[in-house]
Amino acid sequence: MAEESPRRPANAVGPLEPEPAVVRERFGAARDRLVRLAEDLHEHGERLGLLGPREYERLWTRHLLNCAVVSEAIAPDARVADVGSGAGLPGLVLACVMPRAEFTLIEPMERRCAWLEDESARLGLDNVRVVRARAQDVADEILVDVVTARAVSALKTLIGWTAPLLRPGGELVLMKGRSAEREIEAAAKAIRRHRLQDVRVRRLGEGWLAEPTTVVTARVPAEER
Ligand SMILES: C[S@@+](CC[C@H](N)C(=O)[O-])C[C@H]1O[C@@H](n2cnc3c(N)ncnc32)[C@H](O)[C@@H]1O
Repeated sequence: MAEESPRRPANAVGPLEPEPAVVRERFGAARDRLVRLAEDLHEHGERLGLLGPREYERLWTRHLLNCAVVSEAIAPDARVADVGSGAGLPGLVLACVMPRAEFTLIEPMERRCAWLEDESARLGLDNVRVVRARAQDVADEILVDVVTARAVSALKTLIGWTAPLLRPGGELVLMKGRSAEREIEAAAKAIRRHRLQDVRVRRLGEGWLAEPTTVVTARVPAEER
């Protein structure tokens, strides 16, 4: 009789994906921090409700590298706000690979803010501050060059939460999936209301990432609003 294959309980955390060689090749200077972040997410992420139990088996390819490549779309010394950082995606990852940039991680959930603060300290990052808030409530306090976000809301809503955080001439770099073009169409009203310019879809990491990262980028006008 064939042996029954062992079954994992539905919520068991899978093994951590081995580190791909490309981490050293592309992000060598940040490698130690990225490896520590991967290990810490694997250790604490499920308990803290940061990522689903099956995500660790693809943590590098689906999450960490997918976020790290967004650095290609941001000036190295930019002031960046990451809205809805959650596990630190992309905010903590970008802070690791862009040590000259300054990051404000905006996250309303207390437990996630505690994780972001603790993990920034463990990683020795001095370019991160964490703000516990909803993005739409801190537009008067935060003014940055670039706003990032991943898996937070549909573009038509997200624009209203993120564009007011930008200085004149600043840029949105919003991580989106295959729906990016459709989301832009659906966001026509918000794009007009915030006078966004150069709205476009970019694919980052083509040729070396198994699944390139799609971002929607757009600028607010350079003159005072
Ligand atoms: C699905 S999670 C994504 C987290 C992370 N960006 C990622 O890709 O794994 C969405 C996050 O957005 C946060 N969030 C929801 N509404 C928000 C708002 N109005 N302003 C800022 N963050 C918000 C949630 O608390 C949550 O941590």
